Amino acid sequence: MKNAKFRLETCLSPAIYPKHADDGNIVVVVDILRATSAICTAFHNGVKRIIPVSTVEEARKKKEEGYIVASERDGYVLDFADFGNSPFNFTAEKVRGKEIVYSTTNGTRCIHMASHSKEVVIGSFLNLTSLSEWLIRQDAPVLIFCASWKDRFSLEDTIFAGALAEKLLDSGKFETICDAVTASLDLWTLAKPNLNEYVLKAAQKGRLAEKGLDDCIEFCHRADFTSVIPIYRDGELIPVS
Ligand SMILES: O=C(O)[C@H](CS(=O)(=O)O)OP(=O)(O)O
Repeated sequence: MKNAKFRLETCLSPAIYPKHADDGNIVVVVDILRATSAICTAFHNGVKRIIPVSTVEEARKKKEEGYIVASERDGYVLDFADFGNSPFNFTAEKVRGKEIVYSTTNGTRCIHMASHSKEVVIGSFLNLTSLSEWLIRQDAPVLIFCASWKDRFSLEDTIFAGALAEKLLDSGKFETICDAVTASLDLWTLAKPNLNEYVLKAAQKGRLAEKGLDDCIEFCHRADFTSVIPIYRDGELIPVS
């Protein structure tokens, strides 16, 4: 008998997440610029665990409790935080062996939104291949959840969704009847011959550049910088072992 295939969907904005939510999903949270790229970098550099919190108030309280806090809103580092959201902040010197509380404008709230799911994992170009191989081994439907920017469509997250969807569909283990997957694959096909040039079209590039925060854009689109797969368990991100 032919093996059953698993459902693959992409959610293009947190605003429509309830339409895709299913407790049986493995959800891949994607926020290429910059939260999920920063999380993957932190685990690559040996962070012990990351505690994502949704609100500024929660982050402030954790700082008062003595935690190291990485946090921003609209790209600006919060006044009580130790550092912000650039992947370049999460150096081995700063994070190895540490527990870090983390709160960002878009990415961290999506981790909480998806926490009812079978699993929540963190995706970025930085861990693309290892993440796809892990998802192929899991035997569960996958939802690629684009954190986007303030509920709007985001080019860079959708392009990544296409890159990941291509690998999952090529494995033969997944099938899709989701137009967001098809659209993401088409965008990825358009972008991949010159990804770094294509993503310069992204609105988030302009927003980060205005604040002098665009130095990490090329890095955030570097495929397979690491093999770490951060997974959300009991309120914390830890590496898949
Ligand atoms: O810090 C970031 O890159 C963004 C802030 S904003 O989108 O520019 O307002 O947060 P993220 O949660 O990483 O999308």
